[in-house]
Parts: sequence; structure tokens; C-alpha cells
Amino acid sequence: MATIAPHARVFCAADTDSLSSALDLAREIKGAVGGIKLGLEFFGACGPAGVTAVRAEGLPVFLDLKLYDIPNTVAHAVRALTPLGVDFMTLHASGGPAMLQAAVAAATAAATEFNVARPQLLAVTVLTSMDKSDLEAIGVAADPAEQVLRLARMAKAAGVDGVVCSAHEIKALRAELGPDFILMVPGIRPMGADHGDQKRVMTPAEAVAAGADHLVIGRPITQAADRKAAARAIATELGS
Ligand SMILES: O=c1ccn([C@@H]2O[C@H](COP(=O)(O)O)[C@@H](O)[C@H]2O)c(=O)[nH]1
Repeated sequence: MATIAPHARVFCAADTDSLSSALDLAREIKGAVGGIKLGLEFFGACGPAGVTAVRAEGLPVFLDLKLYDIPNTVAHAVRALTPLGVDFMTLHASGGPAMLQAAVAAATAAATEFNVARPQLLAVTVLTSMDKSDLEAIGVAADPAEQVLRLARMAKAAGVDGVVCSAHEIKALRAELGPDFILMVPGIRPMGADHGDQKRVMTPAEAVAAGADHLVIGRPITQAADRKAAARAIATELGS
């Protein structure tokens, strides 16, 4: 099995509406991270052409649009997005098994149709900005750990490649879902960093020690005075 350099586990979240800012960031931190995550803000402003331009920088791209709709609509969205050739895409696990299965089938068919690699599909479980009281507010009595495990089991059975979860759930997910199920982990904060709106957080080293495949880190890098130094410090913490 190929070993992955510790820093290559990190996807930096380029939460920006500016293509030039995203490209600057990618060029600045290339070599200190493993990829770039593009989300709704970027896609809304820069669209598929923006994704293609960032991809051309040569870093793996994680397109985090968190699709959530009826199965037919999600399947068509996945078909439309697959030719972009990104490495990872997200959809909400709470869309349920039929939605997830439709997405997997659509990605597989579109990869053949457009002759690109199939994106790895990741199901978002419980947002890392939510705690037990937030779940209660939307009518979920389970605590985050139970709810994440329930959604991840369901998502795996539906055929997705992995989940987005917080670092607090990694050990339970690994124990039950095995070593090959991808765990993409946001809510990562170096020691002493501002948590902002994130509620279920862990440090980069703790999350990797717990068994994360990939870490998503945004503001601790993007809002640093020296973004390259911030990314390098995280790489050093991880052992690169
Ligand atoms: O549960 C989730 C799912 C996705 N995210 C995304 O990750 C980054 C985190 O950014 P930070 O600045 O490091 O907080 C952001 O793009 C979110 O949309 C998440 O945080 N939690």
C-alpha cells in the first residue's frame, strides 16, 4: 500500500469568491498541503470554469457542494459535475439511502460517459459546527457520536466512498467501518487557534493519530499573516 506524506493529508479550504485569491493560495501553499477544497462560495462566484482553473494548478481538488435534494435531482447534478474531474465531492448523508445510491450510480455512469476518473463521493454526517443542542433543535435526540455512526453506516451501505465527520467520531467509525472507508475531517484547529463557529474540534496531530485519512483546514491557514508558514507549521506538526 502506498504511504502518504503526512502533509498530503491536508486539504486547505479556499473559502473565497475570488478566482485570483484561490489561485494565489494554491500557488503559495503547494508543497505544504495535499489539496484544495472549493465550496459553495467559490462555486457560486467562479463556477465550473473556476474549478477547472484551480485544478490546472496541479493539486488534488475536493469540491464540497454538499448536495441535498431528491434522488433524481442529485443524480443529475452529479452527472453535470463529474466531467470537472475533481477528486472528491460531497453530499449530505441525511438525504438518505436512495439519494446516495442515485449519486453513486450517476458518478459511475458519468465517469464512463465522459472518460474521467470517478470522483470519490463523501457523505456529510453531522456538521462540525453542530453539537448536541444543535441536533436537538432540529429534532434529533441522538448525540453527535451516535448520529454520525448511524449516518455513516447507512452511507457505507449505500455505496459511498467515505464520510465527512469530526475527529471525535474517527475511532468509532474506523472500528466499525474498516480501514478503507475514507474519513475526511474538518473542524481542525492547531493548539490555541480560534475555534470560530466550529464546535467539534481537534488538533491536526490528534486527528491523524485517531485515524483521519484527510484533514480539512481553512481559516487557520487562510487567515494567517503568513499562509505558507501556517501550512508548513501544520505539516511539521504532522511529521512532514
Ligand atoms: O462538517 C463540516 C463539513 C464541511 N466543513 C467545511 O470545512 C471547512 C472548514 O473551514 P475552517 O475555516 O477550518 O473552519 C469549511 O469550508 C467548511 O465548509 C466543515 O467545517 N464542517
